[in-house]
Amino acid sequence: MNGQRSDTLKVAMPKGRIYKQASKLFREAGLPIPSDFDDTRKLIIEVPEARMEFIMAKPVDVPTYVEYGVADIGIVGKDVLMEENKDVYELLDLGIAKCRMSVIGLPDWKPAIHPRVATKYPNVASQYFREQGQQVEVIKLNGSIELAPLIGLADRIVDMVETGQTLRENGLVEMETIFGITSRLIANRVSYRMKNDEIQSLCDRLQAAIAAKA
Ligand SMILES: Nc1ncnc2c1ncn2[C@@H]1O[C@H](COP(=O)(O)OP(=O)(O)OP(=O)(O)O)[C@@H](O)[C@H]1O
Ligand SMILES: O=P(O)(O)OC[C@H]1O[C@H](OP(=O)(O)OP(=O)(O)O)[C@H](O)[C@@H]1O
Repeated sequence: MNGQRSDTLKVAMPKGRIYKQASKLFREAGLPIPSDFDDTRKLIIEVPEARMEFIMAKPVDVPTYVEYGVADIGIVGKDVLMEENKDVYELLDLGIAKCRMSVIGLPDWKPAIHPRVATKYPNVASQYFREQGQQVEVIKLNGSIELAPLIGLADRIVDMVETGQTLRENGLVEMETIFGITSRLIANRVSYRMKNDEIQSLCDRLQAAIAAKA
């Protein structure tokens, strides 16, 4: 098709905030990923020196590309893995793009009769409140989740916190941490068998780079 070697690994890479950290980690692992790709708008990037092809995906779509096998492996936040629940192998915690999933509200929050929770992560939120024995209506939003309690759409939100700046600037407080988040290396089940040498060698190199930073 495009004259690629069969041992080329197709990697679903999240565009945006994870990419720079992921490509830096790959370089630390000794893979020659040129830094001029850091700001590119190209969607398919061939890196023949590393025997890889990067598929630049929207972060939430990475597990879908990997599950369907159009990418052999991918890099994705634990938040997306928990929400999407796709049939993929989770191989390695890369330790990058660290943040946490939390329940957030206004400081004077009181239990509502019909509680509403806004989030980008409806499955994660529903499961969490079910486990807590709390009945809530979950409202799916796609961004700027912190707006919801400020304008009365929901009394709490489930969202990510990294530095806490968004919460501070909007007068919100973190009420509970649900789980910690880092980016993970995932693999397609068939690719993991068919390209085991290449994938295992990449895991070993990445693991060594992660250990060297610890
Ligand atoms: N504030 C943050 N700090 C650290 N990591 C974060 C933060 N927000 C998100 N992440 C991690 O980065 C991943 C991608 O987040 P990003 O905001 O770039 O995705 P997105 O909103 O889907 O992208 P897009 O801008 O294409 O809509 C998340 O799935 C999460 O794992
Ligand atoms: O604790 P902080 O360092 O402030 O980071 C947390 C913010 O980062 C993410 O938002 P993002 O930038 O992805 O914007 P979005 O919510 O509009 O998607 C997340 O949804 C929080 O709003």
